[in-house]
Amino acid sequence: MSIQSPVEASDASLTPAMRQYAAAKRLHPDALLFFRMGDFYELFFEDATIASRELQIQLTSRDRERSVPMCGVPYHAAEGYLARLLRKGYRIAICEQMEDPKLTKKIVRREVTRVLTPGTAIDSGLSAEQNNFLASLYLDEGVAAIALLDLSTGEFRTTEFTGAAAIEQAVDELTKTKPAELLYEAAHPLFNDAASAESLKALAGIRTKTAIDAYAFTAEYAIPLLERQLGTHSLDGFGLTGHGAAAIAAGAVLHYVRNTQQSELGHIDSIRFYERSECLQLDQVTVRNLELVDTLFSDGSAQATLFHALDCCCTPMGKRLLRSSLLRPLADRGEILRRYDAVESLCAELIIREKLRSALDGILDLERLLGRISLETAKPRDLLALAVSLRKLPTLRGALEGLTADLWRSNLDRLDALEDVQSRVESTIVAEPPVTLADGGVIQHGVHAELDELRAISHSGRESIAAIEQRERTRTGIQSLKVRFNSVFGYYIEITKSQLGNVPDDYQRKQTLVNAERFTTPELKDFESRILTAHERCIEIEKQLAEELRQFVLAAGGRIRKSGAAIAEIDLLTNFAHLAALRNYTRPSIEDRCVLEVIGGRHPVVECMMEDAGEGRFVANDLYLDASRDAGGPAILLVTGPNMGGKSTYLRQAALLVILAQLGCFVPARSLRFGIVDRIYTRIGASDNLARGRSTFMVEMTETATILNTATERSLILLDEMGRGTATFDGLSLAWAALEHLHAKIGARTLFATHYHELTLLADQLPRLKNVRVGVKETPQGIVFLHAIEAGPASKSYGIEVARLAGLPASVLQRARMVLKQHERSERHNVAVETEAPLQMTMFTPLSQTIVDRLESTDIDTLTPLQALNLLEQLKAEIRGLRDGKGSG
Ligand SMILES: Nc1ncnc2c1ncn2[C@@H]1O[C@H](COP(=O)(O)OP(=O)(O)OP(=O)(O)O)[C@@H](O)[C@H]1O
Repeated sequence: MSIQSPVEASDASLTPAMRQYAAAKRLHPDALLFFRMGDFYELFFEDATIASRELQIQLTSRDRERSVPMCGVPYHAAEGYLARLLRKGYRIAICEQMEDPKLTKKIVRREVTRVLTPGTAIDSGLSAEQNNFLASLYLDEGVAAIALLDLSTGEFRTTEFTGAAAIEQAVDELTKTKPAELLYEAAHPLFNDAASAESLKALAGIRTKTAIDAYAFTAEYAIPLLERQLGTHSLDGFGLTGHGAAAIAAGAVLHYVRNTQQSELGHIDSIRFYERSECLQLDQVTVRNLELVDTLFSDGSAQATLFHALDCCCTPMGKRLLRSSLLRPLADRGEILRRYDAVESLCAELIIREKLRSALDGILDLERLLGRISLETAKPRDLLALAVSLRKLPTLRGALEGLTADLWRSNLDRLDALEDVQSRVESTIVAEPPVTLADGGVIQHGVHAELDELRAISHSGRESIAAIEQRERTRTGIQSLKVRFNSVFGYYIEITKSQLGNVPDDYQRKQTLVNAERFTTPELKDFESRILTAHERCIEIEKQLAEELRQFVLAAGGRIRKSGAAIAEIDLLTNFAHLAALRNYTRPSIEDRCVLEVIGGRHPVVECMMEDAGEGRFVANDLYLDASRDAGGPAILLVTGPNMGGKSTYLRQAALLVILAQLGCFVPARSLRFGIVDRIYTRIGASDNLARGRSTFMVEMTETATILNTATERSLILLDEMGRGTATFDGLSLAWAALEHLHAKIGARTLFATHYHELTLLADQLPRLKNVRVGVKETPQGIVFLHAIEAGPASKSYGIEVARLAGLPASVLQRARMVLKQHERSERHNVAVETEAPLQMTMFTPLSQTIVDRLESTDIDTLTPLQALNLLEQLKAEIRGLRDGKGSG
């Protein structure tokens, strides 16, 4: 028999509960419906199949005959299950019982009270290190705006982009931030436009995308909504003057949150408009390539990220700030210097540093606790956790008082110890509260007189029972008489069958069992109603007191958030000082010139990993680049050397050192001198982008195009093995031309690693390009990688040697050596022939092979004399072209 979903079935054929289910499901067809039935949330039909698969819970059936698939989770344990479904990208509608089943004779009323979506998750299972952003993308002619809200912490920001690349930049910013959910207006022409389709493709990486109504993305609707939420008449105070698109994007986010949460959003009382140029710009490709927060390969361990190497933060707020700062390092010299001053002063103060770290340790996530309290999902234990964390703030303030640097002072000013909130919570809630308010016993004795009295009645009830039991035994002479309670029959007197003859007349029969009878008396009934009423009233008063406490805490929400932000920054700076002291990091110095000078630099992640694995010491290296217009120093370093020699490590290390320095952190180097970098570009290896429908080479060229078109002299560019994704000579030519362009037109600090040794000849022509190589030592046992950077080009590539180390079969290696010798011989021959020719000829000499190929493929027997002459003419023209340096290949 086919199972008809209640949504399609006629209402008449359904049970009343299923009718309610169908009505709720109709309103939320795209969500898994968690339907509250007593102590369980039940799921039915398709929802049940999905939930049982995703949560690995038993699938049963509600109605054997119609076999309606069903599964359920206990309501008190639902949070974990909900969180798992949200992480998998599902939307969930929670349908609650709106009445107490005990108080109604009819079926209880049920309503969907909350819709949970990946972007609006606030559960305690969220990663403490990471924001959970709900994002929106608003497009209009020539402008693209995005807004990001972390509902769990209240962090809310927005930005907009204009110009031809607006959509691309907005998409890049979005993908970099990795929102849990993206809101957009599906019907908007720009979302369906062929021209923008390519730019929007990258959004494929965001798993949950939700289309919302067009009106939510209009200025008339979204802006007043935002103003109301923020409690202002104008958005100017939030930096939104003249940024209407950003305000609309933010309003649309609010619209969605209000519709799904149906609770106050008191903790969202501020928004920040930011510009990308405020910080060191790192596009999504660079964030990925440099493994700042995620590893490049899905099987890679998290230890390989810069975040992991740097994170010794003590609080979740500090960890989140570190992580988000890594994606947006500073670009303002003054701000960076203030951080250096703070780090330096604490670095020298071991005792204060340890005091700070121990005060920070154990401070829970104030931002998220506040979020839960505001959204009414906080449990009594959350409130207590807040208070316990606040208890540490006076110590934290005390430790800060010994520090004089600017940032420490300003954070001390921002850090409200919130003693009033802490003492009110601690004097209201018991030390070990039960899980929910409904269990009772959450509020302390002495808070509310009536509550204390009622509790005394409940308590004395137990003593009264014993007294009644004793008195009735004496009165009736039945020694086995018992006074008992159960939830169905309430209080009763139980008398065994053998003693029934002695039951007094005023006993009223209640229930008959096999061996006994149960009775009640007017006195017992009265007693029962007093006790039960007292209990219910207790819960009612406790709920009211808890709500008052909640309102009190929310009224201090702004102060709590401010303290939370101060704690995050204190934790971040303390972490930097800790790293500096622990790992011997040094204070960089900032210059106006576009210089990057590293002496004795180490790779912060590789160094840590080598230490952890006990794999010896990282070899420190120097680097010198000066891209200032008047500089004689090199702007471009061309790095050659064998595979495994350490070229990529050297390149990445340069970028990571700059990122650390612009975070305000000290760096793993004997010294670092640098001019502020506006943007880091990377073109590293082959990023697998087949999912986005582009070949490896296409991706490489697109990324290179972005660099060549948008880099400035203040940028830092890393190009690792550019051109290797295509035929050797195409790749070589492209790399050659790109280097010339970088040298002549951009002049940015550039590191270019390559296996094309031909490129090293460029150093003779381009005065600001310098060759360096990674050193190797040849020993009778094979090559040894020195990992040290030396001046000059590499003379050999050692590819076959590295292949030997990798364990290629000996026969293959032997054959490869023979082939290599032949090639080298013919190369030498060519070079000998061409020694008098211009430089380019040496590079393109092997292109003469194309002429040989054409001759070989020509069938002379079928050629007419005229065709033969034409062929000769074409070949000569080709050779002339090569000599003029244009090249045909
Ligand atoms: N300075 C260093 N000190 C110690 N070990 C290093 C150093 N630089 C690199 N290594 C180690 O050498 C290995 C190879 O480094 P890397 O990947 O940078 O080489 P590569 O020259 O880019 O190789 P390929 O050309 O094959 O990509 C890495 O495992 C790294 O840990």
